[in-house]
Amino acid sequence: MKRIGLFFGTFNPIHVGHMVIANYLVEFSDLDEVWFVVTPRSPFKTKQTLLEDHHRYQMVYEATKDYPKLKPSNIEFDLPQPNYTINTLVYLEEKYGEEHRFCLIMGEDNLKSFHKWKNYQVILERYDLYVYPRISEAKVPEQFKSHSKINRVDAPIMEISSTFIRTQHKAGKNIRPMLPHEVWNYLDEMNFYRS
Ligand SMILES: Nc1ncnc2c1ncn2[C@@H]1O[C@H](COP(=O)(O)OP(=O)(O)OP(=O)(O)O)[C@@H](O)[C@H]1O
Ligand SMILES: O=C(O)c1ccc[n+]([C@@H]2O[C@H](COP(=O)([O-])O)[C@@H](O)[C@H]2O)c1
Repeated sequence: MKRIGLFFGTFNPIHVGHMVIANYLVEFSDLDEVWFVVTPRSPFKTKQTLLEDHHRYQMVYEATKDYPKLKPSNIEFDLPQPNYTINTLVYLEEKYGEEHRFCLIMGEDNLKSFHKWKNYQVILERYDLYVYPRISEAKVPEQFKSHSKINRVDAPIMEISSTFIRTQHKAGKNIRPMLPHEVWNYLDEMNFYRS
């Protein structure tokens, strides 16, 4: 049975911050693979302008194609929106429950609002969380500080965001080092985030 870490995000676009975390986890934890689950619509990001799902997926595919332990997933594309993680976990369990064991990968910033996620107690009962450090001011709620299902991983911190990349690209700045080169090529060829 493989142990799979699920890394959920909008990936608009995927950047080296995401890649460093995912690669760190497959190399330095007990995870066999990390799946980047491309979310059509995140519950807390309803107003964001997003590239079409298949373009965001394609960029994740391009970024991961030379990393056998990192995989793109479009499992949420046909699920109801906004995409609540608990629903996706139930679906993944039905589909792969016999061959894989899943856990969640989350930045400390997300842990701080995790108590607002749909059925977060059920998620914690059933799944391990791998939490990596982020720089943010909000406090981790007391209930998550020494929880048996929450494992802290000492991954490197690289504070860049897709929002920063989109905004600065539009402003004409060079953001190429923040993207895997295949992602830059795709984004440049398709003229994304220019207007
Ligand atoms: N530089 C980074 N290092 C580690 N984790 C990150 C980084 N940037 C984003 N994440 C986390 O990766 C997950 C997926 O990222 P997502 O694409 O949704 O966010 P983002 O890069 O912050 O995008 P946006 O700026 O568009 O909101 C989220 O849980 C987010 O907190
Ligand atoms: O299930 C929920 O209630 C829920 C609430 C907020 C976020 N999520 C998931 O967490 C992922 C990262 O969230 P965000 O908003 O930081 O991009 C997002 O892609 C969703 O899959 C899930």
